[in-house]
Amino acid sequence: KTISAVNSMSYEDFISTFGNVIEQCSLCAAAVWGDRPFSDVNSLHKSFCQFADQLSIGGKEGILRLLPDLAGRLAMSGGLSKESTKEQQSAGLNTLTEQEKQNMHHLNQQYKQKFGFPFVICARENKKEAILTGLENRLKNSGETEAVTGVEEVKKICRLRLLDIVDSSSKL
Ligand SMILES: NC(=O)NC1=NC(=O)NC1=O
Repeated sequence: KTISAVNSMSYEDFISTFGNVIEQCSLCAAAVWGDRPFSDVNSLHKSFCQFADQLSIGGKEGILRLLPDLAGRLAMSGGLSKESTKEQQSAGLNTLTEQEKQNMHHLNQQYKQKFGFPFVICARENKKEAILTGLENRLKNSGETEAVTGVEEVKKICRLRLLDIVDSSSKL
């Protein structure tokens, strides 16, 4: 879509188009619609980032809780959104060995136990080795650090999902 097509969308169309650029957070899209007109995809992304940034830590944790685990039960059962399915496949998470699956599951459980929200990383920017290393390293961080770090990853996921929808060359 061109950015001018985006700018002339009703909020219903905008929400149905962008409601999952932040996983299961159609509220973000519903709020961002009010910032139109957007000059290009970067300013649209900036609005999503600003919405996420102004959330309390609790709100940031809420966004993270809506993301599915990497190589989790939902992924194994084919229950992911189409976006998450594509992203997790691109990181090679659908070709894990039994040992890697066990390891990932154990670390994900430990992470959730400690922080109360899942480990989140932009899967399209990382292969499975980097994901496992990130999970091991970030487990040592504080809850506040991880809430912020996780949202930074959500912003990266959001940008790539926006680029799948909006022509990056189109400008107002
Ligand atoms: N827990 C996660 O990080 N999940 C995900 N990251 C992505 O890039 N796609 C996901 O589903």
